[in-house]
Amino acid sequence: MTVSASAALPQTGDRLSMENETIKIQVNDLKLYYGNDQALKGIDMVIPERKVTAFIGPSGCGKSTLLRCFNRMNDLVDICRITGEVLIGGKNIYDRDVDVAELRRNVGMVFQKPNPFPKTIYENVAYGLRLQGVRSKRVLDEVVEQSLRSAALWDEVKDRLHDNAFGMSGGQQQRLVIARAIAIQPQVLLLDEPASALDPISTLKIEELINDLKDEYTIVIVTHNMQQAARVSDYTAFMYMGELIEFGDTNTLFTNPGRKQTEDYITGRYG
Ligand SMILES: Nc1ncnc2c1ncn2[C@@H]1O[C@H](COP(=O)(O)OP(=O)(O)OP(=O)(O)O)[C@@H](O)[C@H]1O
Repeated sequence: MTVSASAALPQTGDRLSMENETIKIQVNDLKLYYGNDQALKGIDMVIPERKVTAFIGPSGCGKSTLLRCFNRMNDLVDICRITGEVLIGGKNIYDRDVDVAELRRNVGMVFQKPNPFPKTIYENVAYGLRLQGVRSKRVLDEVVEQSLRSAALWDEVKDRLHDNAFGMSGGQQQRLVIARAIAIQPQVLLLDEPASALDPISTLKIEELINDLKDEYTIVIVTHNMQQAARVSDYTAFMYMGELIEFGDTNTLFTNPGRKQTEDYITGRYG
């Protein structure tokens, strides 16, 4: 769906110019409680399509919690209660009629620690398609190759597709997990600190990969690493204690923040 971005920015839109963007995710007054503790305090924001949006902020401010709202991963937490809306493609994913399995196919997620399945490299990538009932070897071969190429991994693994994925390095495993996620062609990719467990060279590869993937996917990344946010993202959201303090294009937010709390954080005064 295409939405006028300016109409959807009640909280922090004054410094945000998104006229040319298509809105993929729109968050309206989202509140989330873990038991009696409120982790998200009425978030309003929009996430543009086919761009990279980074969530930054000090530990415990709610970045991962907000990210997990976008594919209803918080449903798995018994004590979690949510009010407000998250519209993806115009549909509130918290409506009763939403098929959560279908939602999670559409909104893929990659975690901090690579989590390949105890299967071969090939079967990791083919997994989602097999679940969908795809049996054709030709189709599976094609998708596996294409996904591994998109994840910048094909050349490294093409001669050992039938080896166990656990034999790969951590950085390769993380790119494999990304290949597995994109094999079923989600619209949105959620990355929760995808490089924080990796060495600098693997981190660079993941960052390059994010850059390549944004032409096709809407990407939201949580990162503790401000340099990484500055390098990979088009837009950045700064959160603090469950609130969205500032949301803007990454360059502006890092060079000319509009709020004092943002400035204090990016200049290392707290966090
Ligand atoms: N499953 C849970 N049960 C109870 N409280 C939780 C749960 N997950 C997160 N919280 C609490 O919600 C708040 C936000 O946590 P969250 O993990 O979203 O923050 P974060 O900004 O991603 O932190 P970090 O950068 O350290 O990962 C914290 O106070 C945290 O303790």
